[in-house]
Amino acid sequence: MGTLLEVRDLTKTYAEGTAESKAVDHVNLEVEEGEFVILMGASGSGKTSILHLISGIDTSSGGTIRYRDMQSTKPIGENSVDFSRMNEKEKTMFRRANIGIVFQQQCLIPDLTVYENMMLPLMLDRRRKDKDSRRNTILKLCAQFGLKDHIGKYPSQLSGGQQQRAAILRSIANRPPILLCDEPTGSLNSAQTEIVMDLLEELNKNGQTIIVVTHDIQVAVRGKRVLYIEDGRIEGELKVTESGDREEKLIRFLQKKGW
Ligand SMILES: Nc1ncnc2c1ncn2[C@@H]1O[C@H](COP(=O)(O)OP(=O)(O)OP(=O)(O)O)[C@@H](O)[C@H]1O
Repeated sequence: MGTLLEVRDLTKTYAEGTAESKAVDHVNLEVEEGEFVILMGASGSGKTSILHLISGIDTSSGGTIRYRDMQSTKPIGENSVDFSRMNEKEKTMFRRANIGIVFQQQCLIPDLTVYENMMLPLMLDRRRKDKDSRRNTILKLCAQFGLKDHIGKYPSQLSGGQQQRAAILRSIANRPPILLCDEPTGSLNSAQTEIVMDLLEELNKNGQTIIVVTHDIQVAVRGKRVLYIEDGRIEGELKVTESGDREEKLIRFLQKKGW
């Protein structure tokens, strides 16, 4: 275990006429391997902007985003991977191999089965050339995480919760060290949300590092560390331990923040 992601002085500004607005304002953050981090905060506080920057989807206005060199066992440092030094192509290649991303609207391709959808990232991953190994990876993941009976189905034949589970498994099929989720349950009802969060919790117990942006207490309570974002800054942090009433602690924390 060690630091997987190190964010220093991260800033994102947008031009507003002649003025500038700061969506992300000098954010510092470290994420350890195996963590389950939640980003909460009011609408427009900067949660998605932070996630887009650390996924390399968007480009920062300042600061650094370093990932530990995944091929090396050395701790994060000068030889780590710094997004601000990469061009778009390098970022895409790095993201494809190392970062899983899940959005609110899961993006399964409707004309492909769950199996075929999950095959896509594996085919794009240059490290995985062996057909049998790709197939076995998908079968194993579906068996382990409750999608075995749905593997040959099309997305339209699945419930919203099952579709999102399939989208999550697709995102981690090539074993990215980190999984980033933006409102992964935003379009689901409470029962479906539980189904999706059960999967994320299980993946995290298996060592998957996860960061989730959410508005939902039902989601946030499953994380281990909640960061409260306000005006583009991290303005509070709560470590959620196994003991005691996690939901009550979280609600008290959020109330103090004016939630
Ligand atoms: N492409 C853009 N151009 C200009 N301003 C933007 C752009 N994207 C985001 N912003 C602004 O940056 C700020 C942060 O937006 P962001 O989407 O990160 O917030 P959020 O906390 O994720 O909100 P929500 O919970 O509503 O999704 C907001 O003021 C938003 O209007």
